[in-house]
Amino acid sequence: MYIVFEGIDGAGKSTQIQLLKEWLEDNGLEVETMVEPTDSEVGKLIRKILQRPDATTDSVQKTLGLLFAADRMLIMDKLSDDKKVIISDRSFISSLAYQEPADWISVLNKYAKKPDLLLLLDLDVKTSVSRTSGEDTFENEEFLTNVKSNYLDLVKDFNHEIIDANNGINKVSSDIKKAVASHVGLCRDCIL
Ligand SMILES: Nc1ncnc2c1ncn2[C@@H]1O[C@H](COP(=O)(O)OP(=O)(O)O)[C@@H](O)[C@H]1O
Ligand SMILES: Cc1cn([C@H]2C[C@H](O)[C@@H](COP(=O)(O)OP(=O)(O)O)O2)c(=O)[nH]c1=O
Repeated sequence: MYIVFEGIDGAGKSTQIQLLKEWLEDNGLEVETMVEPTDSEVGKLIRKILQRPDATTDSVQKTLGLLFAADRMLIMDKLSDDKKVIISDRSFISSLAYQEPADWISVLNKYAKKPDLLLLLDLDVKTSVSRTSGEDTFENEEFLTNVKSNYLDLVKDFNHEIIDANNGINKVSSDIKKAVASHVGLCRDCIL
């Protein structure tokens, strides 16, 4: 089972992945978490480039598209372990939402693994910007407004749930558990 969390920067993905992992493990499931970009050499290079002031320009976006796809290839095998619940903080769907042009990004990610369940944490852009450090060039209102709108279009192509990430941590967590329960054989109506 491959569950992917997506959402704009600061939407609460890492916070919620930790809470979901604990809940699934308390219910006897084996869980592994992944993060994209990874901590590989490619991932480290990506994190440096994300801080460049020209990160949103056409040529750097195309370069990032290539690097994100390469970084992702390094973890492909791990995503296909059917005995575990694999929860990933981002996926190729981030590339589709953040990078351009769409046709180029789709080709680069032709062989990327599709999620069994996609959870989009949908957060207000102003809240997102207030939660982030601003270190990365993507962390600005104009860019993230476009990314948020891309996400709302993209999710339609996947088995997905949109979670209102503007709520408090506990409410978001219980909405996520309700979305996940039936996929992993747990009782949805038992969640408070
Ligand atoms: N529902 C929430 N309400 C208020 N603050 C939150 C909520 N979820 C996360 N946060 C805070 O927002 C920041 C970004 O959360 P994080 O989980 O790192 O997001 P992401 O992984 O999507 O970037 C952290 O300081 C976290 O404690
Ligand atoms: C995986 C991926 C991430 N990104 C962006 C999204 C984030 O701005 C950044 C990852 O930085 P990160 O600090 O992990 O942000 P967050 O905590 O919000 O996930 O990289 C892409 O542009 N394309 C991609 O394919």
